Parts: sequence; structure tokens; C-alpha cells
Amino acid sequence: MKNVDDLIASAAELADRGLSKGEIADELNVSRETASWLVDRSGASSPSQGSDAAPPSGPQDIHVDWSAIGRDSKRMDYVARAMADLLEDDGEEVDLTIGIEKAGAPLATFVAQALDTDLGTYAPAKHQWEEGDIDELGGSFSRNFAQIRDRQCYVVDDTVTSGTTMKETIDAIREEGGEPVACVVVVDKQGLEELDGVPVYSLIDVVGVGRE
Ligand SMILES: O=P(O)(O)OC[C@H]1O[C@H](OP(=O)(O)OP(=O)(O)O)[C@H](O)[C@@H]1O
Repeated sequence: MKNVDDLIASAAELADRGLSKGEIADELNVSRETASWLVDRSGASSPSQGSDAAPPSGPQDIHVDWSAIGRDSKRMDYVARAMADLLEDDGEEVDLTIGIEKAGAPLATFVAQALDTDLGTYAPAKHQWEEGDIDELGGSFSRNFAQIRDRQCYVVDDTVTSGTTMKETIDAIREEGGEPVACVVVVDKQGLEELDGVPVYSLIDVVGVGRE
């Protein structure tokens, strides 16, 4: 199981590899504020700095660990059926489900099976990133799976943190001539109702309480 110390160690490793805090946020599936806090904490634990450098409390974010579902195909099948159930009222002509790589792809496989649709996958731009400006990169649809070709489709991922990846996928589907009809995730940390006119469903919405 991942705990905060694991996240701090991962953030330090990514920072050492030269990733920006925004890129570390994407990698670790946490907000930018949290990524910044994790990087700062990893520095604060080094012998050269006193522990006073650490903030008195952590940021208002949560790390979602759904590996108890992801490591067991039967549990993933059950969860994906619940996700498919959320989608079922949207679109009568949908015969394609797009999973966002990496974690959204296995979930989408089970959702596609439950809804009896074709399966496609989208690799977001951040996965092509090695160095330089990520905005100059594009994502891609895998040729190993179904293509968009003017079709209506559903979009599946594990989590929404900022919504950037889901928004990028909606845009990419439209650029290919497709029509995203609805999106579904396991956990939505934004509590989105829709994104660019596309309904977003989640099994669990995370709602911050007591924030400024
Ligand atoms: O809403 P956002 O801020 O864009 O973050 C959510 C995305 O981040 C994670 O992907 P990531 O590439 O980090 O991990 P994965 O490859 O394991 O799916 C997650 O699977 C979503 O795709």
C-alpha cells in the first residue's frame, strides 16, 4: 500500500529526474499543490535542512489507491459493470469505449465487454513526454484497437484529479471526428458534472470539507 512516505520518495525521485512539479502531479495522480508539498517535504528530510522547514500540516488532497480493485480481474469486472451501468442511459448508438492509458485501459476493457462495444485506447500527451514543453506534444490512439472513425463513444479512466487528461481526450476524439457521449471514472476529485458539454460520471466523488 502507498503511504505518504512512499509518495514523498517518489516525488523526490521524479524531481531528481528533472520533472517539474506539474509533471510530478500528473505522474503521482495528485494536485499540483500536493506535488509541491511532497517535493518540499523530501527536501526538508535531507540532513542539510532542519525539520522546521516542513509545513505544519499537509495539503488538502488525497491519493487514490484502487489497487485492491486493479490487482484482481474479478473485482475489476464488478466495478466496471457498475461504471457501465452509469453510462447506459447516455447514447443509444454508442458502439465504442475509449480507455485512457494506462490505468483506464483495463477498466475500459471490462466496460466495453459489459456494454458490448468495441474498445479503443488513448495515450495522453504526458506519456510521450521526456523533456521540453509538453504543450507541443500530442496524444495518440493505439492502432492495436478500434479507431474513432466518426463514431459516438464513451470515455473511461480511473480518476479525475484536475480534469486535464479527460479534457485532452475529449478534444482528441473530436479532432478524429468522433463524438464523446459520456465519461466515467472510479473516483472524481473535482466532482465534475460535465466537461466541455460531455457528462462525467463517477462511482465516487471526493468532496473537500472545511476548505477556504
Ligand atoms: O485529471 P488529471 O489531473 O489529468 O489526472 C488524472 C490522470 O492521471 C492519471 O494518469 P497517469 O498518467 O498519472 O497514470 P496512469 O498512466 O497509470 O493512468 C490518471 O490515470 C488519469 O488519467
